[in-house]
Amino acid sequence: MAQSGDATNAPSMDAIPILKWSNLNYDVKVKGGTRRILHNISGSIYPGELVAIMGSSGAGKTTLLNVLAGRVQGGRLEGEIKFLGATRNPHTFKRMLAYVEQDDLMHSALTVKETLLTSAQLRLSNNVYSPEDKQERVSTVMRQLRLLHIKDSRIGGGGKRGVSGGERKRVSIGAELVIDPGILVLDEPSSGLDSSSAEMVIELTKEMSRQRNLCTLVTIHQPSAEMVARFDKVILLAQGKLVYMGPTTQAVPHFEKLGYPPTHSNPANFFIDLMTIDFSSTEATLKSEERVQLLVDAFAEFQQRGGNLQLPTRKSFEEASIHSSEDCVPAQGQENNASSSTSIAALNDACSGKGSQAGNVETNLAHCGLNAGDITQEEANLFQSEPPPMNSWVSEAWILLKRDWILTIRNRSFVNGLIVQAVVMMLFNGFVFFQLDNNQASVQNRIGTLFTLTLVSTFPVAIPLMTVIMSGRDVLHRERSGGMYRMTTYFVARALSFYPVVYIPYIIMFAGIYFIANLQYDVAKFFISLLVYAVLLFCSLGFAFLMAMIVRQMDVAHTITPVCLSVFMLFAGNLSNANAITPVLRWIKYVCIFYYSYSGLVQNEFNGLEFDCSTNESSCYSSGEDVIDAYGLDEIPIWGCVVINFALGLGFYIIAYLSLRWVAKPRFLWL
Ligand SMILES: Nc1ncnc2c1ncn2[C@@H]1O[C@H](COP(=O)(O)OP(=O)(O)OP(=O)(O)O)[C@@H](O)[C@H]1O
Repeated sequence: MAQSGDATNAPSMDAIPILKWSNLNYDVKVKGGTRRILHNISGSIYPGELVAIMGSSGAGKTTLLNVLAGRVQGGRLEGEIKFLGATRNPHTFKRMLAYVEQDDLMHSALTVKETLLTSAQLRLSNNVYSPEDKQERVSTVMRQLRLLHIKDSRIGGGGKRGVSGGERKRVSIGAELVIDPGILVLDEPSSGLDSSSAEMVIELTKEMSRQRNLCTLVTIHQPSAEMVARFDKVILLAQGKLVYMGPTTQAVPHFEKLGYPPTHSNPANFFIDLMTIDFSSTEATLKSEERVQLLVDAFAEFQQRGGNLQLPTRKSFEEASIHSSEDCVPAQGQENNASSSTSIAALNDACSGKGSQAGNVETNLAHCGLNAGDITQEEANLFQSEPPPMNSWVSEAWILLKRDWILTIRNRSFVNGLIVQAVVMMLFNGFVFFQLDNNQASVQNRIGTLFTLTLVSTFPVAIPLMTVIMSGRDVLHRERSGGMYRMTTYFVARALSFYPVVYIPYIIMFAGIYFIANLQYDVAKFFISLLVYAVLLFCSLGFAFLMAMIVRQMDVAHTITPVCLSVFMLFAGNLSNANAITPVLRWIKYVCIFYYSYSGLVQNEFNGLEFDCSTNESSCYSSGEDVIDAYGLDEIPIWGCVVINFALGLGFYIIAYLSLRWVAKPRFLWL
């Protein structure tokens, strides 16, 4: 097997790194000034390499990874990053990059296969891959990541049983690998895993890198000696400064030459000891800071001189991949070729919108009109054009709708909660206001029925719905950062997936109350009430989306939402006379969904009703119109209530969407 650290393997002239970064500096604002998190970091990574970023806690590993992945937010970033020798286009780069976050953010209710298939369906172009190709791709990834035996298991998490931690991590990796990326980035893939699961993840990652000619960057805290041996290169960071970058096998000799012989059998422990600042005493701190600075200066000088730590060529990796693992590496020119061709197909998609049958980086660059090692600015500009969306709007929305529908119906507590609420409220309301007749007491009871109907269709609908939407935001953020789909398709699919589970039980509840309470038995009146009520449900869903999108924290949303709904309740026209509200606050009723629904329902019910005034009561409503007038609910006709409420509901959705699209949009710094 060719040694990745073989000093005789000088890079060939045509070898261009997949990613090359120079003089990266990253500053963040802190109290009283700025703090430099990354100091003048340079390096490069080639296809097929597995590279670990190591350092003690707070060394800047995740920050460097995020900078290279184009996922850093806030602060100031300087330096240069080249992707295949050209300036990166964020849209194209996103398609080539697979980013596996430290927390495995996936939908817990989906199975392993569903998770991978949805990723493939959304992220692979229908023009290039047939549905069978996508299925095949998913099966291949599951086989390679040893996931076939759990393909129908739910992911689980958040208190629900599911696959193990190591399996979850492998699913996260698989969901990214189905697109055949050019670069795989993993943040602390071993964190939270036992040593054998962690080793398996790293081992499989190495296999994948070799098989797919993938360049893989991993941050890792303190790996075992076996794990360290699997990395082709290491990037060692101390206090945001580069202490070493080069072949793993040459790291220990490098430090030995500087006068630091190894003190541990595990090189990772040795590196961490060298790079950690000892805060136990002032003297120890100064001494360790001095040591780190010396290592940093030595490596900077070494880099300036050109260094004699030779990076391995791509050829050496191809050789290594043939010899490294007989059972997982396919015959040269077969799967290896196929996987690189598909991996580069994504690049070609980005360049030309077509798939490629090419088998290596050079050929695929040529497909994009680029020549390896000889990229002019004009050629590099090919990467600047924004690639077309992977699939049509309708196809994307349909995939998301299917996924969201599965998520919704598998959320048993949510669905059952809505059904139980609807049934209980129907029985209580119906029988408290049972078979109303036309006496004076029925006036109050009819008013009570309609007002309660308004309340029970907003509070218990909007609050759980908002919780469900918010609990999926982490996954949304991850998928959005990876450019998996448009925000419009996400929004429409998410909303549509909720309608049946809200509308079916609540329309049944409405009809039940209507007939049990003996509201006006008139077909036209029933359907008009139903229309007013259906629009109210539309508004409740819209309000839930609004709160879920504009409020960042779940607990804040749980405080604000009931308060807003309670204010709406005050202005509905039941607890206060709609015409007698203080003029300064009267406008609130015009943005109050309760007011229009309640007013519409009351007008529809009371119009045409006659009441019995024979009981000698001091005040008597002889007709329904008197009641409407007394409550001040005749200002806007029923059709007006329906139209205005529909417009308000639509407004909620639009503001929620705009908030999602622009306000909650992650703003990554880009080089
Ligand atoms: N946006 C930011 N604002 C303020 N400080 C930041 C910011 N981003 C990173 N830092 C600081 O930069 C340092 C490096 O952070 P980073 O997360 O990259 O470290 P790390 O090496 O990955 O650590 P760990 O292994 O503990 O995850 C830390 O001290 C962190 O607090």
